[in-house]
Amino acid sequence: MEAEAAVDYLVDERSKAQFDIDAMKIIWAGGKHEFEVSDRMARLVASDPVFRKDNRAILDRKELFKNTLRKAAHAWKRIIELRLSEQEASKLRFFVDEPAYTDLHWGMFIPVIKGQGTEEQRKKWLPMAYRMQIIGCYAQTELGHGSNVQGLETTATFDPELDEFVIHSPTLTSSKWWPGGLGRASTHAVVFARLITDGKDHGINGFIVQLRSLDDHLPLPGIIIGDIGMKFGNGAYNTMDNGFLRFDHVRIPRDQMLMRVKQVTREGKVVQSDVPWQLLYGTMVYVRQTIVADASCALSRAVCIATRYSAVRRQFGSQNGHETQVIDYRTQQSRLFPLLASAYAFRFVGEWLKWLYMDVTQRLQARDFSTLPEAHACTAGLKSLTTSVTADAIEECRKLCGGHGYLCSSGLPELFAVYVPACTYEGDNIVLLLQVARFLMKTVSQLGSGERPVGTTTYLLRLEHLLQCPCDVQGAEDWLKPDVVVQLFEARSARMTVACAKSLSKFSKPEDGFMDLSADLVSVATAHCQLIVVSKFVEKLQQDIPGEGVKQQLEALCSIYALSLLKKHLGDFLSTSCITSKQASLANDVLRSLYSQVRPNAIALVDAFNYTDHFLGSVLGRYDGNVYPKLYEEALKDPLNESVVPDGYHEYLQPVLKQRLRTARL
Ligand SMILES: CC/C=C\C/C=C\C/C=C\C/C=C\CC/C=C/C(=O)SCCNC(=O)CCNC(=O)[C@H](O)C(C)(C)COP(=O)(O)OP(=O)(O)OC[C@H]1O[C@@H](n2cnc3c(N)ncnc32)[C@H](O)[C@@H]1OP(=O)(O)O
Ligand SMILES: Cc1cc2nc3c(=O)[nH]c(=O)nc-3n(C[C@H](O)[C@H](O)[C@H](O)COP(=O)(O)OP(=O)(O)OC[C@H]3O[C@@H](n4cnc5c(N)ncnc54)[C@H](O)[C@@H]3O)c2cc1C
Repeated sequence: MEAEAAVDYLVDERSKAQFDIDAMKIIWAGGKHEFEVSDRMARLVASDPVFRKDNRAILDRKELFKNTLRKAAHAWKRIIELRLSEQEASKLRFFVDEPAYTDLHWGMFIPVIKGQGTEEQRKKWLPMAYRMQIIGCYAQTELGHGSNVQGLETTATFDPELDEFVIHSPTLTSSKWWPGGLGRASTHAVVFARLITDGKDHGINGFIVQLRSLDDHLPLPGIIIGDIGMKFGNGAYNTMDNGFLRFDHVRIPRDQMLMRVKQVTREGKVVQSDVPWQLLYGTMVYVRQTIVADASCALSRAVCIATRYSAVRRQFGSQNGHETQVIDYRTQQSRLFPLLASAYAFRFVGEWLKWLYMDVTQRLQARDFSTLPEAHACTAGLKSLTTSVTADAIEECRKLCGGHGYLCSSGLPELFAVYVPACTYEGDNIVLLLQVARFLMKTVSQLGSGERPVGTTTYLLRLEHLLQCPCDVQGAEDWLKPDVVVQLFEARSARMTVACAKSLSKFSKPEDGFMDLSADLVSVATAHCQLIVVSKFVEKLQQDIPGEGVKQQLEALCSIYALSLLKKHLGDFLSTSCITSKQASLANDVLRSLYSQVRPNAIALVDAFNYTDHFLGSVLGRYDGNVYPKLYEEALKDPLNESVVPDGYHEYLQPVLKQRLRTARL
């Protein structure tokens, strides 16, 4: 093919933007400093050939994994050489964009020791972990139990004679199964097991266990360990060594039990400290919070690809002598722009959740445990909502890109395959929504006893009003009023919550009610979580938003987010009599006009994510929009195109063809 001059096919689109894109980049990044770090790390990774990733779909499992080890080692070398801060290092790993054992080492092993270890344990283990002299993972899930943490079967039995715990896998189903980094890389794990002293079962606790020799990486005696096998999609999450692990009476010193929540004395006495036992689940709360922030990254990445491609792609019709850009079809806009709005919405709710997590952590340190249930409900619910929407949205973006979206070079199939397990790990999304519903039912049931709801459930204080207030929309423009929209989402959530609570009260045993009504409870929890996202978007807009036109764009996106939810869940809003069908129809008209408002800004709104072409990893989402020649180039790189006549022709094609010739001659 002839080399083409570099042309930016999206220049026209960019010239239409009606806002200060540099200011929007800073809002998206969460501040000037965050933007600068993120931008610098993204470029550092993009310019380093070791971090190339365009060949992942065609590498076999062993090559793929070895390549991941190589990248992780190189990333670590760069982190040391450049003396990167923790924030910079974490951004660098993010832009390397390849699931690896390091995610679990930094994302779970270190946090679980920080959160559940004593001061002494932190002093002993964290320096080694920070220097990567040991590599750790988080070994909780077993073959037989994941969601039901209290059902785990691995045992840690105290032997007072030797002052040791004996870690054992008594059944096949007690085998640890899934932990990332366990299969091949980890030298250590925090293993969750049943604490048993003097024949008594004291429930689940974490234990630091060495798995492999620090000299030759061989499993230590009594440890049976391996990888659980290929997972969904080529490349994708197969760079991760999710593992299995069995223990045959493995002994560890007593001081390797993480003892912040429970302690075992030299005599074998179990002492419960005065912190709530639920802190044993604290690492999951932490990771769920990071997963919400990550959802906006995965979603914005898919949306960036689909938006740029939709502006480049033309089909049918006529627009100034050209066919129509597919982004100008109303159907394309009504599928794409709510996803663009969701990316921004999840960004802001992720920022808020990070604040909430820091707040609860500080309170816990000051022995104030009052906000822990709220933190659990918010992290569980928002993790569930944002990952489910993002996984579906990545698939929708693939469809928005037509046939080419199905090519690996679009970046979308791999993004989907890597992302979709987020709906399961760190808590199955349905199981987590049921936790939110349980929290809501408890909150409502306590209203009568004078308990005042706090934080995200404060709106339930206005229950009487919310149960009967009419929606304040007379004309289309009323749908653009944030207080009208927030009150509507509050009313819907409150009415669904109360209806469910009433149905539950008819059961003599609450657990029977929870079983029978679980599908409705999930809808209640979803409504509550959507209210949180809408309110946090509205609150963000009440802050000072610098930059010409930036606030207006965000206001349009906020309205699109809320009104497209209203459209999707119209059944909820109508059946609870929160709105009339006339008001619903006005909301639909407003949505159409908002799409027109966003249309000229769409490319700039995705440029504001500031993704490099390396990170996007998509021919369709290229910054310059030069899609077709690059698609062609990518196709030529496929191993099938290495020879003109395919391998296997002589054995399998030629005989068939020859036979057909003979048959034709007959
Ligand atoms: C490629 C990846 C890219 C990026 C990711 C980015 C960053 C993330 C970094 C790393 C992640 C990378 C890869 C993912 C690795 C995945 C790891 C894992 O999956 S680890 C395993 C996670 N497992 C789970 O999440 C299990 C889910 N189950 C549970 O959490 C609990 O068992 C469940 C809450 C469902 C039920 O618990 P149960 O023991 O039955 O208790 P019960 O329901 O009776 O509740 C008792 C009481 O406690 C309250 N509660 C429950 N959980 C918590 C909590 N976490 N905190 C506080 N309180 C809690 C519950 O509400 C109840 O309260 P009340 O009695 O009602 O007051
Ligand atoms: C890619 C990946 C990485 C992982 N990494 C780790 C790791 O590093 N460390 C680790 O310890 N674990 C890890 N896990 C395990 C993960 O945390 C569990 O798979 C997850 O918590 C779900 O548990 P489960 O597999 O037991 O699902 P199950 O609970 O068996 O779910 C099966 C079905 O049952 C439904 N269900 C279950 N309970 C209920 C209920 N009470 N009410 C209604 N429906 C219910 C669920 O909704 C689901 O549809 C990983 C998993 C994946 C996929």
